[in-house]
Amino acid sequence: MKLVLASASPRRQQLLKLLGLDFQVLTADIDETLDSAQPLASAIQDLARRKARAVQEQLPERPADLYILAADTVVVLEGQILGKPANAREAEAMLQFLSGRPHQVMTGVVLLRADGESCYSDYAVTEVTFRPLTANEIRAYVATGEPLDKAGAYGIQGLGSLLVDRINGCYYNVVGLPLVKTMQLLRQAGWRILS
Ligand SMILES: Cc1cn([C@H]2C[C@H](O)[C@@H](COP(=O)(O)OP(=O)(O)OP(=O)(O)O)O2)c(=O)[nH]c1=O
Repeated sequence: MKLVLASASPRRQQLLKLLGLDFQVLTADIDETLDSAQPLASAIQDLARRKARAVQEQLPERPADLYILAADTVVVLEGQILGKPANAREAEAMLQFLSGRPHQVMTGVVLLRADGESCYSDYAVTEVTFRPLTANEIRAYVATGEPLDKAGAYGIQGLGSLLVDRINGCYYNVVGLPLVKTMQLLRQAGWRILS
């Protein structure tokens, strides 16, 4: 069994390493627009599937023992979906919006067999509550640059940890790859992990 991680996210690479598996990393540029006609849980799995398919198309060979793993993470508050901020101003607005109340972080994960014969997918939801943030804290955090490539404009694994009052659910999901869900997909495909 061989595995390809279809992701440019260094966080996803680090998290997948925690499972102790060998894998290669490949990336493909795709339009990351979510399909707003679908419920969000389906739309993020759909986008993860498109990431996996874009990498599948680049493969010179597509053997049945090769699988492609892809994921997509979004932050949701009051029905608003927060992806990655376009600039510092948008990052500040997102953090102001998230300040002092609970929001959801959702990740869709997909495991596609390279020959296209099977595709397993799932999603995870974690509730994260920020403490009330001051305008100064928000400005100073955005000035570090950390928020700019992250959904919801924060990284819980970095300085963003200082914004968080509590979390309920999978921590790794917030960082971009829910590890138990990922293990379950890999097991469905035949990987032996902790078994
Ligand atoms: C909320 C949160 C998000 N993030 C990151 C995880 C994802 O990398 C990113 C959300 O964007 P994604 O579009 O899910 O992923 P990506 O574009 O970084 O990588 P790729 O599509 O190539 O796999 O936000 C954190 O690192 N920490 C956090 O606390």
